[in-house]
Amino acid sequence: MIFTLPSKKTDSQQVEKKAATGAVKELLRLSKPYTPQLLLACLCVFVVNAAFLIQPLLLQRVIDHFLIGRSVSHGLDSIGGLALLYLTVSAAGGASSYIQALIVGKAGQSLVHQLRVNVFSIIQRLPLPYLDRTSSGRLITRATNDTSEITEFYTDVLITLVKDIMLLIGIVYIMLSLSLSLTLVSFTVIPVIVFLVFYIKNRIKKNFFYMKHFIGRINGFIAESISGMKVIQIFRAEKEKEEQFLKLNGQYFATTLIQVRLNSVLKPASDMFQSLAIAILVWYSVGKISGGMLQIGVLYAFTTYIKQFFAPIADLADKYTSIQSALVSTERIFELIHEEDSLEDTDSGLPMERLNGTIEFRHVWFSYNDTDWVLKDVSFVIKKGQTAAFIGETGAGKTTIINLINGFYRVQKGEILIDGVNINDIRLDDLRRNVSVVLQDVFLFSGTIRDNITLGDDIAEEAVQYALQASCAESFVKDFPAGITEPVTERGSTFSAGQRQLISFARAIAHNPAIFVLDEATANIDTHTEKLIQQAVDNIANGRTTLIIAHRLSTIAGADLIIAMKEGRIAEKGHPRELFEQGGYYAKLLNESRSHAFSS
Ligand SMILES: Nc1ncnc2c1ncn2[C@@H]1O[C@H](COP(=O)(O)OP(=O)(O)OP(=O)(O)O)[C@@H](O)[C@H]1O
Repeated sequence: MIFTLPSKKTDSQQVEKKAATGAVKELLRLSKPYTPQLLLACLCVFVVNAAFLIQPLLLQRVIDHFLIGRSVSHGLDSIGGLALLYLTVSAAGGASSYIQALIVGKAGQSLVHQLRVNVFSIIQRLPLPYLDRTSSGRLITRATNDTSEITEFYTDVLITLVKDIMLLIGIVYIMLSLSLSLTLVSFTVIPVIVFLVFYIKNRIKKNFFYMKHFIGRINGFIAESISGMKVIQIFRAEKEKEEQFLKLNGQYFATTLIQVRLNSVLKPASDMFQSLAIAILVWYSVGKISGGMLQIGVLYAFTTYIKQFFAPIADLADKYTSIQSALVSTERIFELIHEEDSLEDTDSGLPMERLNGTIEFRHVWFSYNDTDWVLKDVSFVIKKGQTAAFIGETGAGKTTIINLINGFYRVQKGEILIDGVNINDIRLDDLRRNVSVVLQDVFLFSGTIRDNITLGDDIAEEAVQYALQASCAESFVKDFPAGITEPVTERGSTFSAGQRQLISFARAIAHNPAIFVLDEATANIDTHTEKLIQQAVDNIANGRTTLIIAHRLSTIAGADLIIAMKEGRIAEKGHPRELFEQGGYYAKLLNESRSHAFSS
């Protein structure tokens, strides 16, 4: 028996097909709650199409019976009656079209509104390991671009699809019932029109993707240049950046020119083939009309139907590519939604309203990528209310320890206990409420200073005021014209580094944590601010377990415990005095900083 391995292409085609089927199912599942609206919209579409198709038939009757046949009759089957019918049919078509657009637009927007909320809620609960390997740009695209593609699918594509297919079937049906031979003659050219329109529209859409790609890169380039403008100007890199921009803009320009060319050729080319079809039809019909085998009105109706054929074909070609985009977007969004299983579940676990704050690491081994150990057999105990300082070279694993205490990652070996309970068993919401971290890179949101302190939590005004006092931020906040309601711009760029840090201290104090963590900034801060920060740390540390990743040894003068890290292991730990007497890493660091202070 001979076994053959499936080719790579077949495999990937199967995967793609499976994904597309999955996406179609998801799209249909999403629209299920809106089934009544969609059915009503289909009914409206039916009326619109019927009105569209009946109109040439009414004119054909006027031409053949009343203008050429010179019949005289009264009632509905008369010129006046048919004119009235024409008007009524067109009014019914117009009204149905309005109702259909309203129903579909509303249902589509509601559906996508909900979808966008779901996507954002998922983004907020994505675990850090997922965020580590996913660019923020991709996630933004999920919440904005991809949801817009799906909106288009529901508000435009789906209904147009139903409408156009119904219309095309109707046109062919009426053509066949009017004259088989004329239908066959018309269909000598119509396939060429169909092919041409699909081909050009497909190229337009593909080129549109390139345009979107380049405009995205241009936006990214401008955004990066604006945030890095200081560096550009300091290093006089303006010329280099301008050249890079010119290149990008040139690529975008080339794609826009292709778009202009394709759009310009579409209408004249299809018009030409339409005219050709009509010319062939007229040429074929002349002999038949003079022989009495064909009525002029029928020829008129045929020429109208040939013209009507073009619009739905162009629409379908358009929508064909839109459907592909909607499927891709659905697939991407559902990939994210299916992350549900790995999303952070902040609600389950052992409820622990208020922690005491005793932290124990027992033989902890941790790796971000499951291969390179970042923490190796780390063990320590920090008792409730103690202040512990982590020191060590860059990359030694200090911040990683904090990431673990926050429950951002899970350890591979060993265990972390808080108040004697394994951290994995504690309700994540309770853990995070009890641990406040002031990061090295302070993040302020746009809003006011108060918004940045409370972060939307229900915190009493006295607690906010106390936080301002204890964080030593009160004096500079008072000096702002609007005080605590002073606006904060994006990332707090109008505040100094020290001010940003003190506001983030106030945020930590206002949330009254049992465990306070400070990843100390390395940037130089003037001695006055340094004193303020030192005072703020002392205020916060009072009665709380405090962990400080220290770069300035002055900050940790009063620590109860110092843990020195080296290449993921604990090099030494103990009381500062003990460690100084031992003459190890801490003592060396302290001596170096003292001699540096003397020499400068
Ligand atoms: N999210 C991450 N994914 C993969 N590796 C990471 C991640 N964060 C940190 N690392 C790696 O883990 C190691 C320890 O980093 P960590 O940030 O804990 O060091 P650190 O002691 O706090 O350094 P620094 O003093 O410079 O802040 C480094 O080798 C770093 O490259």
